[in-house]
Amino acid sequence: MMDSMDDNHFAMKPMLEETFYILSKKNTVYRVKLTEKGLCLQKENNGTIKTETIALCDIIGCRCMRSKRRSENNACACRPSSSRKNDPRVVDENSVDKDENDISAFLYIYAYVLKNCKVKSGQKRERMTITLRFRSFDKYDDNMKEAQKWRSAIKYLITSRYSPQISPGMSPTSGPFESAVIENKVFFIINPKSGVGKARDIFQQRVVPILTEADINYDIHVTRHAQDARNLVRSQDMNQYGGGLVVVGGDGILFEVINGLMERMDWEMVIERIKLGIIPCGSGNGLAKAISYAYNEPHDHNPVLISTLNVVRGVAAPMDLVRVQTESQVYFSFLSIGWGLLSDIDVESERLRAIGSQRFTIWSVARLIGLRTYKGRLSFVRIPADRLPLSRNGSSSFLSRSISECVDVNSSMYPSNSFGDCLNLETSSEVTDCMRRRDSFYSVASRRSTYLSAAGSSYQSLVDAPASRTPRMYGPASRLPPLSQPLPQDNWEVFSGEFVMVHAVYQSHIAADCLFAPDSRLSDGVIWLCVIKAGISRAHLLQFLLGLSTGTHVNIAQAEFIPVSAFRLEPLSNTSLITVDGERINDNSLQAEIIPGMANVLARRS
Ligand SMILES: Nc1ncnc2c1ncn2[C@@H]1O[C@H](COP(=O)(O)OP(=O)(O)OP(=O)(O)O)[C@@H](O)[C@H]1O
Repeated sequence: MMDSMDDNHFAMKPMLEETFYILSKKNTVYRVKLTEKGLCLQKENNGTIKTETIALCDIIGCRCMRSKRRSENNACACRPSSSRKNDPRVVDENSVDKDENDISAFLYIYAYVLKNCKVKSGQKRERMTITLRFRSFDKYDDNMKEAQKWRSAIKYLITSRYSPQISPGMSPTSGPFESAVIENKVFFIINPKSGVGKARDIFQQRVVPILTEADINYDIHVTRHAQDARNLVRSQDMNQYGGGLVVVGGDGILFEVINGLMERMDWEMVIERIKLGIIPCGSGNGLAKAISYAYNEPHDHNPVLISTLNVVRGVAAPMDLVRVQTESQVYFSFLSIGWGLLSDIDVESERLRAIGSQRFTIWSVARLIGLRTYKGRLSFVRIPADRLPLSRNGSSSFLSRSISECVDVNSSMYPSNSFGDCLNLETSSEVTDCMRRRDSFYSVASRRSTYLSAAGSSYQSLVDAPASRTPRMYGPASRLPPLSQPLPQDNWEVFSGEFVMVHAVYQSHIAADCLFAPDSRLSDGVIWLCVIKAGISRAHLLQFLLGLSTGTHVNIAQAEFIPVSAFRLEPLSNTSLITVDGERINDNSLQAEIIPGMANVLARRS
């Protein structure tokens, strides 16, 4: 089944060790060891020894079960099944359906391991279940004790890899915020209207089963209208959500959440301590892709899975925010600020929302045909090349104009495994089937504790949202002069004239299929300003737009990429649109400055 060798790992001092057998394979013995690196399986077959490892960082949880009583009704369900249904042979320890005559205890271990894709080159993550059946003892209680010992050790190893204060399912122990935290739940905010409107189904069908496997305790809120998430997080008690505040939707709903948090008086503590997450269900989904790109995770095959695994692992990585000052408001942005071509496409294609991310392609063609230019002034503080962080390949692709390719994910530990299969091992003689569990909002196994119904949810645009007094925005003070005052002359450069677009980006991706700033990292303190002035030919512009998916647009000479720490944009025409994180804002001028590593996002960070 697995052929990856890891003898060094097997030689590590094990925390637990046991020998298991597989009935169907005579003369095959598995010596299973649990070490700090993960689960080592040493297979001995007719004198041949193979050692395989399931890395701890790939294991998300485990669960003890016992045999289910067999009845005529469920007899047929005992056949092996590849569906995501509960294993019909086992039940929870306290179930009324348990088989009192079977003394075995089962431990199900859930892992999501890297696997090479057969069709496309690259990798993906696939679910793997390892079933250990304990029946060396004569009594069920003793076998269950043994299974529990393994479960506790695995759980301990999983949780100790996070920061102990803020990992899901664990109670924090020290510090001012931690002592206030009573529970480390995850709070999911679902936008049922994001993307093509499938967020709720995606959460129920693809996220909840993984949360259940990982034993994550969580609450849910389904938004009812635009600004609902923002209003909620502004006043919500966050002390219990040490596991994370996760949006199930697009970048727009995360923008609402971040800005809602910044409207809290305790913003500083909350933004520092709360881990933000995103399960991509929107149209653009730039941040989810940027997080995977930063940590070389194989995102495209299954973005929802990869992002959910980030949540259950519970590890946070710092992320830059940008403080945006307009004539009337302050915003905190994590992705981009746009003016001109790309913002027009983003906002105007909204009417094609029903067709998903294709709307951007269709509208790009339309805008290219009816190309517009806008008058304005752009001022910025350039970051000198010697102060730029090194790119992923050791240089700056923008400065050298070399194409930065996506870095391949690490080579697979299991190149020829058929994961998605299960490995069933036992201390004596029978083989069990895999357990592919499915859960729902209403499942008893689910640890969901609050479900705020979205009955009456309606689609409302920002302008239709219920009117309320504008709350005060807190956050770090600006280092820039007020927008109404002139900028200092010394370190500010100025471009004036006609522009096709200005797009300021601080993550690698502004949409899942748009590698806008290949060298950008989650927390590098750099805003990449892409400036295209009037005069560019349509052919070059087309080349630019086509290159966005791979990052080759950085080679178009007419598109300048400037690393900056702050900028001011003053459009001189009031017909132009400005977007912040893809959301349209109503003001005409703005200035922005980067605040390095201000927020924390859930990411697969080793
Ligand atoms: N229940 C709701 N009904 C209508 N609009 C909502 C609701 N909840 C949130 N919104 C608004 O929907 C907008 C879009 O949401 P979201 O970002 O989740 O999806 P998207 O725009 O499809 O994705 P992306 O931002 O990645 O392109 C947000 O501006 C948000 O304010």
